[in-house]
Amino acid sequence: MSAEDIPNVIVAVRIRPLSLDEQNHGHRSCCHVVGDQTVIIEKEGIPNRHLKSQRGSTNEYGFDIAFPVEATQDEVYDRTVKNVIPTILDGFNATIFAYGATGAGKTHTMMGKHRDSKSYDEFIDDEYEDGVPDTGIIPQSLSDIFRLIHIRQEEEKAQHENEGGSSSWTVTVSYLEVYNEAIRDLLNPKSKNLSLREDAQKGVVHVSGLRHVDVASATDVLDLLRTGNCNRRTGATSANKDSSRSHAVLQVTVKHTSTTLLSRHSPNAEISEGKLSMIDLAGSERASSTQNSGIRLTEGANINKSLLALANCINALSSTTQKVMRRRSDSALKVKEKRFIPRTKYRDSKLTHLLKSSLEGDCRLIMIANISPSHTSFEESHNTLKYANRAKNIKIRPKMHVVTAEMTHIQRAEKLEQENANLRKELAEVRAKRKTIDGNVLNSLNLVDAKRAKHNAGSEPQTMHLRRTIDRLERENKELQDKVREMENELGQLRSQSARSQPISTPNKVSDKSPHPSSARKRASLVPQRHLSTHPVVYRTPSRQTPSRLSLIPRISTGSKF
Ligand SMILES: Nc1ncnc2c1ncn2[C@@H]1O[C@H](COP(=O)(O)OP(=O)(O)OP(=O)(O)O)[C@@H](O)[C@H]1O
Repeated sequence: MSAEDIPNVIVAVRIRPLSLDEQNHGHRSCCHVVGDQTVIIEKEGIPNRHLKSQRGSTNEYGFDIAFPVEATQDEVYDRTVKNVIPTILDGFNATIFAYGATGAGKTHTMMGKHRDSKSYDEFIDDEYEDGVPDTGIIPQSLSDIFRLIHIRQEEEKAQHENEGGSSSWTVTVSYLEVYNEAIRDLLNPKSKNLSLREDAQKGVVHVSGLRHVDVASATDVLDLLRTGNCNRRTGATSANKDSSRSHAVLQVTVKHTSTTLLSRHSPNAEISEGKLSMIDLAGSERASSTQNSGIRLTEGANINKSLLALANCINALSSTTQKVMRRRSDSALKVKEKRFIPRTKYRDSKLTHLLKSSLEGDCRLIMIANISPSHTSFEESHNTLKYANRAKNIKIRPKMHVVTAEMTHIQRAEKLEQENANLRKELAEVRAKRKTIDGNVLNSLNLVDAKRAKHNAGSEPQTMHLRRTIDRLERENKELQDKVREMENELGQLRSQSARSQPISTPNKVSDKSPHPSSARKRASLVPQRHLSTHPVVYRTPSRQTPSRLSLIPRISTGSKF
């Protein structure tokens, strides 16, 4: 799913099951889900009473998603938060908060059943022990963030090998609580009441002095969360024995720095920063129904105050979107008529001031409104539904937080140094590999030599046979040459005899001069036409058509070697 397909605001409602205790005390269920988007809440009237507040009623509300009592933790995570996680890695912000009355199931939805004492491994173990997945939104989101970072790292590694450049991911975590209108760092319990600072230019609110811890895995974050939860204010109230008395805000910031070498001289760095804020709100409560007193009553008043401020902000933000634009038909002028828009008063409480940048617009918003089905909690559940119904109107346009910066000279020098170091390392590795290959090649060559020697040894008899043939032919050649010389002598004698006795008449012109030195080579090829001692012998150069016998003798140089 691409970032554009993911809704900017998701308002979901989850109804928790009736607890055993509630069932034992005869509580009846007053709300249920129809389809997967509608919640129906019914109020039983008091018989024979005529006041409006005493009459029965049925109300129907529609939401983006409505989870019935049977919905599992996995289902809730998959349909609300799962698709938003990749957008955090792309540089978008998102805020998830669980809203609802005390004991409605907010902490269960955000953390799961094992909220404080368990490490991440124990979470996973328990999941399989019980056979029912019970991991809440926070652990599942963290696990997905690190899983996706790992996948992207692998993809980038392959890309950088081909195209150059580099990238890095850093994840930091902060965890705070807003208790009695004071901000406390849950990762640094010694910290005093921290103050909020607003950067008017960037439009962001940050907590000064808040600790941000670098983390490398989901386990790291959950271990921090466990430590933080031990410092969080919880207490037993008449509505919930393990009631969160503060709003807890866990923020996970994912920073991605990627350097691309667009050209050799202008490497660019792109930094994206996405933030996921996960908020487990303290539960609203009616003082009359909780019968709290003393410190619990003060806590409750502060919780209600901040939740009221949050309700007002949501009201104001949803009203802003109901701007009415009308055009008077009788006038050429366009007249805009606006409805009354309440001002968003973020500063009314620490909680809303802190959430300003999340609520104001450039951040996706997921609100999970938790309700109890018990008829005794009808008022709280109905208020929660009305609250969530209003939040549906909030319009948000999320913005990607990416900074593209041409690198400074120092950054470039550092970058190049780093790359050179990597290249040097690679070179050393290649050299080492080459050494091994050279060694192997040498071994192979020796092997080939050995094979050749073996092969030659096998062909020795053949060589010997050839040598013998050559010797024989050389001998024959020498004998023939001797014979030729002998015959030449004989010829010379015959010539001188015939010169003395009679003239010679021949059809061919025969030179009576001694042979020219250049014809000495031809001598060997002079063939006697006839060899009769009684008749004069005529010698002539053999014609091409009649090859001489001598020319058939193979000419083999004695110096030839095999
Ligand atoms: N969906 C659910 N399935 C099973 N049990 C649930 C579910 N939701 C809540 N519970 C149980 O109901 C009890 C109250 O839930 P939880 O503590 O999460 O409420 P809360 O809204 O966080 O309350 P508070 O605001 O007081 O902290 C817990 O024991 C919890 O395990």
